[in-house]
Amino acid sequence: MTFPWLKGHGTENDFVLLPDHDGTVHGTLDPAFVAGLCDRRRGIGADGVMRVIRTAALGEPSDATWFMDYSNADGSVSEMCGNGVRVFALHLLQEGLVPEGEPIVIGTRGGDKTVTPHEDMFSVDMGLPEVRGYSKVSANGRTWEAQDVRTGNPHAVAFVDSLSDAGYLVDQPDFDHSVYPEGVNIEFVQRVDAEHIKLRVHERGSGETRSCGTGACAAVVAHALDRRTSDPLHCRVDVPGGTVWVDWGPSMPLTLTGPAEIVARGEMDWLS
Ligand SMILES: N[C@@H](CCC[C@H](N)C(=O)O)C(=O)O
Repeated sequence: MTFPWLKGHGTENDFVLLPDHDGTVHGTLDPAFVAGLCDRRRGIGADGVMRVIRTAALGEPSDATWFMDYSNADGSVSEMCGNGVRVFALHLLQEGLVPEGEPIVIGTRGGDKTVTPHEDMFSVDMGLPEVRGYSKVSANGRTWEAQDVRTGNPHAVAFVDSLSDAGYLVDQPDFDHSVYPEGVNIEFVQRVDAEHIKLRVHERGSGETRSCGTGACAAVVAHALDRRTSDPLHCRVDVPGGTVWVDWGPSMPLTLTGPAEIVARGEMDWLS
């Protein structure tokens, strides 16, 4: 069966997009098929797959016309992807599926997200974060305390003196499974100054990636709470694949701003 696909990224967090507007092309997305597409040796290679589907065709509880049906590289389903939702919005615009010059509402399993296009950037209203307690994360023989922050999906945010402290993140860092029975995205964060942080991330279901939008938001929340001031924060977040910006203050919704690109498109006959 031949079907259309596109490749895009946001700060090098990369995705295969599968247009399937009425859910008739892929039916129920098979996790093994997703994992094959995302494999960097035997597939196209990506951190995740976004099926572009009408909410009505998927039957998810959302008021949005379009739904970002997101899977990680291992085929597991995630609630939200902050970099992906910007790429998804760009795709809807480029295909004329939404009107230009207006905010775009996109359904996700982490709730409806409104994306506002600017000249060469997209801002996403990420909603209110949920701040929970602390647990421990470990990698390569070192252990850190990590703040539990939910930004549509689960995050453990650990502050490090240097991003190299976490070492090679080939294996899954250890975390408390009683706190995160559904798995967790783990951010290692280095403070630069009050309005600037850097991070590395090990994503649930995808391994170490070049960026994570929901992770950048979670890291800024943990950074802001530590400053013990209620002033709204406009924070620069450097990731291995580029830079995003996060705005947040206590009782304010998070805003994530960053770039989005579509870099390839084609028709595919998936043979394996
Ligand atoms: N890279 C994404 C997050 C993708 C989902 C995550 N791996 C999870 O399982 O929750 C982002 O930009 O937010």
